[in-house]
Amino acid sequence: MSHLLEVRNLVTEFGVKLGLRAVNDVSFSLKRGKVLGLVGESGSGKSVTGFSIMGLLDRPGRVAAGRILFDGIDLATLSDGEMRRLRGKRIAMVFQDPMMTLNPVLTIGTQMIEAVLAHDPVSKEVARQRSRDALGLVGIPSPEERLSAYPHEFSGGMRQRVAIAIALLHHPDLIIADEPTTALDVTIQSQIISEFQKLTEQSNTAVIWITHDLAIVSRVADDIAVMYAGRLVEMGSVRNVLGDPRHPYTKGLIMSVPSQNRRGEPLRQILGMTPAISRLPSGCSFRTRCDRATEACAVMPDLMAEDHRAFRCFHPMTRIDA
Ligand SMILES: Nc1ncnc2c1ncn2[C@@H]1O[C@H](COP(=O)(O)OP(=O)(O)OP(=O)(O)O)[C@@H](O)[C@H]1O
Repeated sequence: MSHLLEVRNLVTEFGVKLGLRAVNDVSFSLKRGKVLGLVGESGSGKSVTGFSIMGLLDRPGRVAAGRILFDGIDLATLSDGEMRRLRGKRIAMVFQDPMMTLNPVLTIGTQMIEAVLAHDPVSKEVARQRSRDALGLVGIPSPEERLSAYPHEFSGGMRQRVAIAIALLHHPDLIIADEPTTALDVTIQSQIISEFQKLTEQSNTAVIWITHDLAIVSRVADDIAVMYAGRLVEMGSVRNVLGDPRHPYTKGLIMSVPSQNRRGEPLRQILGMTPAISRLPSGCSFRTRCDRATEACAVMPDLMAEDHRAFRCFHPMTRIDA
């Protein structure tokens, strides 16, 4: 099966003069129906990667280099109009805050009907019916009545369901879900994850799930890509990477969250802070926080491939280090 999405050597910069690279030389690919978990601490470049693919970067952000091949089309070369025709139809995004999708002054029905008609020349009645069905699918009770409600009349969880319903309206090939459940309480979070998974599986939609939560990744994703200071530092199957990490940063992330397998062991935080992209050390960006760093790390390591995974480290972990 060929790839639906191939991101190659993506560089996204903020600030023309400074050339600050929020995303630096990032490459990954995704097949139809597969889920990639994109993880890393705050500021590592996860959202900017998502916005770069969607063509939704805030100025002065811009894709400065690389290719974003979606079903063979390089999204980085499309005009705003061409990108608008794809967005919502073939590629959709779900944000942490559903109000990034919803307009507070319009009813849900008006917004959903507009979203259907933006890409499909159907009658208003058909668009309304599709909107009602979509609300039903994401578990909104009495969908017909709820079409007349405004966003503020929904709870946070229900608002996120509506945003998911809008993202799924056109059965997109790819959804970028940026921390879609982070703001919700744990029970609602779990229900929404299950329903989102069921619906995307049914329509064979590929998903990039952006999160800092490794428990969510191990639940939803096939593959994982770990970002640090704008670069991918490790990627591979969730089983390989989370079960037997190579990069000390991946290991640090795993050790900083509670796990059934390590009950009774103290949690260990990664020392120090992620450096700002304007103040990265030369060489490996993680070396100032890494207890395995040596002089060799003053040079940026390439991504090294090994058994269906890749990592960017001169002193990788092995099972013995665990
Ligand atoms: N509009 C902007 N202008 C300037 N810099 C920006 C802008 N948006 C993001 N950045 C910078 O890009 C880097 C990556 O940010 P990004 O939002 O992608 O991180 P993230 O990994 O998604 O973190 P979080 O989990 O906090 O959302 C950060 O250093 C951030 O300061």
